[in-house]
Amino acid sequence: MLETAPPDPSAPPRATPMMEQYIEIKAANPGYLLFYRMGDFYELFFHDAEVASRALGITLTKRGKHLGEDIPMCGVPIHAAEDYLEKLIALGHRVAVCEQLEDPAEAKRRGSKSVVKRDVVRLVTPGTLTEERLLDTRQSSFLAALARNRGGGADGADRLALAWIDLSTGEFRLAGTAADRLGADLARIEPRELVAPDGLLADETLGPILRGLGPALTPLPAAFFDGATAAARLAAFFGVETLDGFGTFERVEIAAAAAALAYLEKTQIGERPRLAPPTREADGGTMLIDAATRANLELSRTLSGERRGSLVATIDRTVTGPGARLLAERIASPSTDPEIIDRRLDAIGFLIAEPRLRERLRAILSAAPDMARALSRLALNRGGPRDLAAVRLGLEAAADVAAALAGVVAPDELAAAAEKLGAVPAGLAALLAGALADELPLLKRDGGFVRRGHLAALDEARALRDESRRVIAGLQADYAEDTGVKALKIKHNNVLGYFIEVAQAHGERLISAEFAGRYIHRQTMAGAMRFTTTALAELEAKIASAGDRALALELEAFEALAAEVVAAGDAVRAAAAALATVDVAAALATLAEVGGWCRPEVDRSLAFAVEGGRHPVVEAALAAEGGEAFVANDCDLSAPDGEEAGRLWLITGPNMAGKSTFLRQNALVAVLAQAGSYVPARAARIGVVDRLFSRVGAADDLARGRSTFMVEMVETAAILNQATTRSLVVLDEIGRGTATFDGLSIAWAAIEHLHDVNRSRALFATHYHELTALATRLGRVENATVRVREWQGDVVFLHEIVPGAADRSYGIQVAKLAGLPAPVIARARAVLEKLEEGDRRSPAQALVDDLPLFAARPAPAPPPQRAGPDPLEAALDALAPDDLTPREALEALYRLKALRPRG
Ligand SMILES: Nc1ncnc2c1ncn2[C@@H]1O[C@H](COP(=O)(O)OP(=O)(O)OP(=O)(O)O)[C@@H](O)[C@H]1O
Repeated sequence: MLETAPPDPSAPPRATPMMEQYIEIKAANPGYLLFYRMGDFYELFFHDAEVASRALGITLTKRGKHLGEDIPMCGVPIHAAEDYLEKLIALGHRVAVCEQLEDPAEAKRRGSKSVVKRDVVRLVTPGTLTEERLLDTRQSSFLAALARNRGGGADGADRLALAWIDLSTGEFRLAGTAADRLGADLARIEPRELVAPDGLLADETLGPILRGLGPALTPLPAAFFDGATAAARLAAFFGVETLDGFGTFERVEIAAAAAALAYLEKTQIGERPRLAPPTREADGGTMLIDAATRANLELSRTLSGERRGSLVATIDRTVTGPGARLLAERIASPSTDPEIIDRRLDAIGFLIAEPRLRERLRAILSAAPDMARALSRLALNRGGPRDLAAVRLGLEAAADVAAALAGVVAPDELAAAAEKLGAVPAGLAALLAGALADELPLLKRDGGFVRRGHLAALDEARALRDESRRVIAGLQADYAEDTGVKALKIKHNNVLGYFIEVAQAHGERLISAEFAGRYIHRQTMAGAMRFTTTALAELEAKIASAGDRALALELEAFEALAAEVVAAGDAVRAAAAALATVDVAAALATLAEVGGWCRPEVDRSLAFAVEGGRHPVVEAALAAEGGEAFVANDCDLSAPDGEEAGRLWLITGPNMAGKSTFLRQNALVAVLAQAGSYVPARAARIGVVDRLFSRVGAADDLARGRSTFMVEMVETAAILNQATTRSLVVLDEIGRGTATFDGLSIAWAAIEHLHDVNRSRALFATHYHELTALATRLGRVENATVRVREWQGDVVFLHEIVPGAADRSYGIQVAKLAGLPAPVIARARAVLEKLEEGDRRSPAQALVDDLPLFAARPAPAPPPQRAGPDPLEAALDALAPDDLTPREALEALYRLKALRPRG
């Protein structure tokens, strides 16, 4: 964030009154660029002006002097302000929008030197955007808050919680988290902004994670996270006595939620967002996927950072923005609950079996606008006529979808959606339809959006205004006849209002005695003269007042309609969510049908059996190229009967054969299945995966000062430390980034650890053929390889995964395909031959024979030795820290100390 430095406000007061006002407001909003409203512009001054002119590429000018120095200034016209805000926010700036709070005429009435009252009405930050222009239709925009309760856990450990709010739709969620999964949770939520207590930045574990967020991080003083007042703040916001009706929350979760709310109140200044009550995510309810795994699997973005080519972009067949957001969210947080997954799969299955209904739903949905975002803007007083129209069309779509689903016996998810769609207050859509004109302006102040016939008083005012315009046309004809000047015109501008214009020669005549003061001279231009008449002036006043009255009536009507919509907010939001659910189900059904995907069987077993699996993105890319077809492959990592541990497939094979593709496709099948989608396979049975780990390919993390090998080892360490029996681990070429023997040794030990300790279902691809020997001694390790055919010294890739080990890498053949010069290839062959001779003298079998068996299994923990209950532990258990006064806490501490066993 860029600090701006206004001149010292305590300097001798030589500033103009306006500058004084500016400096005061600027000082009250440190860290924000100040958009200072002056008429039709937002002006920026001093350092802000320099920063903004550079960032926006707009001209830097000067405006008067401050303390003897020129004041640098630049301005953005209000009608284009959103574009400029978008750019500034994207560049990591934050903006304070300062408006005029009164009409300049009012200020003048107080005295000619009075300054128009102004103040900041909104702080624009990355996590608090609501404008359609500033948001990505297909992506949620979360503001998250992180809170910590020191020693708040039952075991005395710190408790962490996240709350996240999408101000643009009103969604509000909560979940507990922990230091070792905070990174994964943040990667899943992808908040556009995270507020956290500034003290956490100094924390050894949390500090680096927070700093890694860059400009998305907003450190706040500890007061925002005060646990003591948090529940009251939340209850007050939702107008309830107690939070019990919303569910059971932990203290730290409430602190996080209250902090997010407090920050919204700080930035929205007086405007009250309309939020859904917070819902708490079940512990372990989603598959944990850390940031590195998400990046490797290219779930929502490719490794190069683009959305195109990611899993989400490839499979997205939704037809609405909210549908796209829901799909992206499901892929980002796959469920671990087979019941939830089955509900989703049932809906897809039903819509595959009902193609006509599906197409009808999709046709209705494609006309449904983003109702939830329109609702939020209206609630924040930031809405326009088109937001009302969006709600109207959304509600009409809701009614149509409900009608389409009415006659059918739909599975739970669709039936529940239909019920919500039917619960929208009857008549709201009709009210909006009756009130809104067909063509709508963007801004309410432009007027003209209320339909004729909706308001009698408005129709009258408009008739008067329009009638007067007709009278003007009549006057023009009269005056032309009266003066004999055929070219006489009545025109209008903002300075003179209505006036008569004639050519100079005729003008001289109108002043003359001939017309004796009937035409009052206003202005002489080059070649033309302007006049008015008493009748014209009277008419003008009438038109202006009728126009003003019409606009005032329209604005009143707008407020009334917006209030109706906001009052029905909960039902409107529920309907919007239901439409998104239907959209996602229909989209995934379409995808499954077109792509020949199958319904996965997801249960609580340790199975992982995929028949004829494909990589959806690689398959789509091959299809787009029109070249070869994707070769489907099986994968079975299921725990053997009676064992509580998955299999580990060790895959060897030439470069370019398709190992990485195979690894990734199986991870993606797990993600898709648990997201509640059909999967690109002939059949699949998957026992829910609690955590998915993938290390595929290597990338430097120069920003954090880590080499390729270091990154690889950090990520491998995370996997070996965290993977459980329920996890799925996908490792590609571990150890590649270092000397051969070091790499081989690390890979060897990692496989043993995965097999014996983590016992996860795992796929391990490697070029170290020596590792295949492990299958002979580790019971659940199986070797697989990718078939190739050799043909006249070249390799032909068959992309087929078969049992067994590869005998060689074909690296040199691939290098030849890549176009390495022929002499280099020939030389490489010679070197390889020599090396292979050496290899035969120290075969991998030696490793198998010489190393002790099962070195990775940890020594069993010593049995607990205990004689009777421990009084210290009992006393600790009996303590409820939250219920103690400080004095009682101190006394408890003395008691505990006295209980300490002495020896
Ligand atoms: N099952 C498949 N069917 C058809 N084409 C495939 C298949 N798998 C991979 N390919 C093609 O082969 C290319 C290389 O695949 P991949 O990157 O998975 O190879 P690899 O064995 O991991 O290679 P390396 O060891 O060099 O990393 C892919 O880009 C894709 O075009």
